This record gives sequence, structure tokens and C-alpha cells, in this order.
Amino acid sequence: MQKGSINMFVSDNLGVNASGNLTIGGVDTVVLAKKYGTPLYVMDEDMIRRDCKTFQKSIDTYYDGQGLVCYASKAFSCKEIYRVMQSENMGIDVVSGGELYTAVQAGFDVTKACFHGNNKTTEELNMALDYGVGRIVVDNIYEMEHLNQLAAEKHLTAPILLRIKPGVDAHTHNFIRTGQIDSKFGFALETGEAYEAVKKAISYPNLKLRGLHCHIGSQILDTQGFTAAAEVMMEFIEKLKKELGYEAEDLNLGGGFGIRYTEADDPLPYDAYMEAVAKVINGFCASHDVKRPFILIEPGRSIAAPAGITLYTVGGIKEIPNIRTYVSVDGGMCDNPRYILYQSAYDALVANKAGQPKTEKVTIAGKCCESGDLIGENMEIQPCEVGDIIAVCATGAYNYSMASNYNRLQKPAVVFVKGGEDRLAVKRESLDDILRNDI
Ligand SMILES: Cc1ncc(COP(=O)(O)O)c(C=O)c1O
Ligand SMILES: N[C@@H](CCCC[NH3+])C(=O)O
Repeated sequence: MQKGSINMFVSDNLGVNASGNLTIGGVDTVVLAKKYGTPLYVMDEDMIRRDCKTFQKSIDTYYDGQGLVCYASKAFSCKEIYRVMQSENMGIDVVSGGELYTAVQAGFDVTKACFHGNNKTTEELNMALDYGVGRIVVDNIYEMEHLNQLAAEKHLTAPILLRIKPGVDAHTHNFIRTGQIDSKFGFALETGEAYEAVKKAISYPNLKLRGLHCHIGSQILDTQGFTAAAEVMMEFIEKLKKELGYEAEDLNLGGGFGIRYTEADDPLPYDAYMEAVAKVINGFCASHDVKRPFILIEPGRSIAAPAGITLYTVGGIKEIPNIRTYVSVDGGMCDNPRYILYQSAYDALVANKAGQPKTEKVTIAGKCCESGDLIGENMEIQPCEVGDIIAVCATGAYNYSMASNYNRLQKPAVVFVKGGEDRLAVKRESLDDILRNDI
């Protein structure tokens, strides 16, 4: 890494301009901080669109276009992102009535949506049926029965996938692994539960089993888990065909593609994950009596995270001799809970000194009344002073979408940049927004 140069950035949409300020998608972040205030989320729409196209191209290349890329909108959800997804001909993954409603209100065609969740409420299942969601991903036997009943009441046939736990242990943080038998999501293969679930699903008159789904976890930096899951799922599809005469039309392989948060992460190009999995699927279909299913994938983090940054203003600096220096910013765990949840590492810099070398190591602290409210420890950064703007990189996923109002802090605004222009996508919450539901 050449410190103080463009090479220091974890995402290739970041740069330094003639004023020495950090840019995102060519837009000066210091100007954005002044214009919109801080904390501020900034999303690079050009990069989001580029990465959607990268995944779509892989589907075209390896599956002759017989597949659908569904953006996992839990990573970052607001009306504007669904509009972008609609215009890129993407599908989406939603996990709640809230995400579904937002997508519908944004004009998204939810026949291209997969609706997930291990405990969807009756209201949510009814919404999915009423809006015509294309694939409801059934998680458990109670939900299957319940959905069949709700669909019958509406004289509908609900299109479903079954969520399968393929028994694959992904190499990632314990809280974001989902493919192993000890997971709250889905039907286990090893125990025969998944097989019984398929038998049941095809017997219900008001359910149409379109196929199967699996998702092994998130922020996975190698192909091994993905290829193992693909193999296991294809074997299961073959078994179902042989033994039950049921042939799955869809195979949804989920998301989980890892990204670079810091220099320590070495992710593969997205196409490399896709190529490795396609080799397994295509190889299997060529050597077995199974037709290749329609392939769906659900990238969330890989589309949203690298495209986003968060801008903060430094309000105080506390040097504790021989211990550490705290740099306090005007946000924290309320807008980025990932450090307190997973001790996630981020790259940060002083946006108004982006061209200068990083010579300091600091702890960036949030403003919440919580000692663990940190953005990170031992973070390399330029020397900074009160009033400086700090940028934390690769925060486009699971930051805004996991933000809270703890301490009655207001959620920050979200700005999109595109073609060198900026626009507001989500307004900053006001103090009255905080009171909105108080009686
Ligand atoms: C079912 C499902 N699909 C897709 C995703 C998106 O994962 P990621 O953001 O890691 O791509 C998740 C989250 O882990 C998920 O639970
Ligand atoms: N929220 C997690 C990822 C969970 C993925 C959803 N199943 C994160 O911030 O990394």
C-alpha cells in the first residue's frame, strides 16, 4: 500500500481531488458534508449499477441468461434503491412487510421478488399474496400450512421455494453463518426434514413449489462453501426427481459474496464466485439426468457495501497517554452497529486530508452512551483535529439498514451520487420524526 495515494482506498470509486479532499464517484465528500450535514451516508449509484451488471453478465455467460440476480435489500433498503434495481432489471430479496411495502411504493415489480423470513407474520404472508410476490421462500412446516390456508381463502396458488439448510459450514463470523444444521433458517437436509418438506409442499393444492433455496452465510471470501452447497443442492434435486418425480424449476443459491473492508480482506472478483459455482451446476447437469434449473442469486453486501461511505464530523479528541487516543464523531453505533455486533474492521480517513499520509492510530468513538460504541480500534488515519470530516469506507451495506434511534439520535440522511451529481435519497430524521409515534 502506498500511503496517501489513490491506492490506499478499499473501493475503486474513491479518489482525491485537487483540493486534497476525498471524492466518491468523482464528487467531493467535504462539499457533501457541508451541503447535507453529518453524519451522512453517501451511495455511489454508478458503482451499484456497475456491480448489478457484473452479476447479470455472469448469469448470461454461465447460464445462457436463464437466471435472475435478486438484490438482497436487507443490505440497504429505501425507495430509491428499489427504483435503481427496477431500472437495472434486477430481482430483489425482501425479508419483511416493511421492505416489501417500500419496494411496492417505489414501483418495483414484485413478481421478481423473493420473500424470506423464518417467522413471517400472517399480515406479511397476506401482503405477499396480495401484491403477487413471485417467490415466497417457505422456512418451516407451520408457515407452509398457514400459507396454503391463506392462499386457499383468496382462491390463489402461492408460488413458493423451500429454504434448505445444505449442511455446509461457511468460513465467516458465527453470527452470519446460516447453512449449517444448527441454524434457525430453513429445513435440514441431513435429518430428512427437507425431503419430507418437499413431499408435503407438492401435496398442498394452494401451493406451487417452484424450487429450492439455500444461503450459507455472508462475507464469504472463498468459493469452497458456495461450490459445496451447489453440489449438495443438485444432488438433492436429482434425488427428488428420481424418488418423487418432482423436478425443481428454480434453484436459488442465495448471496454471501465477500468484499474488501480493509487491506486484510482479499475477496475474489464477483465473476470468479459465479464461475466456480456454474462449473459445479453445469458439470452436474451434463453428467446426470437433471435439467439445469433457473438459477437465482441474492447478493446484498457485494452490491451495496463498496458503493457506500459514511461521513462524520470530529467533535472531540481525547489522548490517554500510553493507552489510546479517542476521536469522537457525531454518529456511531446508531448508524453503524457492525463493530459492536461483530467487531467488524473498517478503513477510515480524514476526508479533508485524504491526500496526506496516515500516520496516526486511533480509536474512533461514537456519541452514544455506551462504552462499546466504537467505529473501530487501532484505525490508521491522518492526523486529525476537531472539525475534520472523517470518512468510513465500504459502509453501504448493513449500516443504514441496521441503524437505530438509540439515545433518540436521528437517523442520518442518505445521498446518492451519479455521474458527478449528488441528490438526496433519504432525508435526515428531524426531532419531530423522533416523536412521530409518541402519544
Ligand atoms: C436468504 C439471504 N439471501 C441473501 C442474503 C444476502 O447476503 P449478502 O449480503 O452477504 O450477499 C442474506 C443475508 O445473509 C440472506 O439471509
Ligand atoms: N447484518 C450482517 C449480515 C447479515 C446478513 C443477513 N442474513 C452484517 O452486517 O454483516
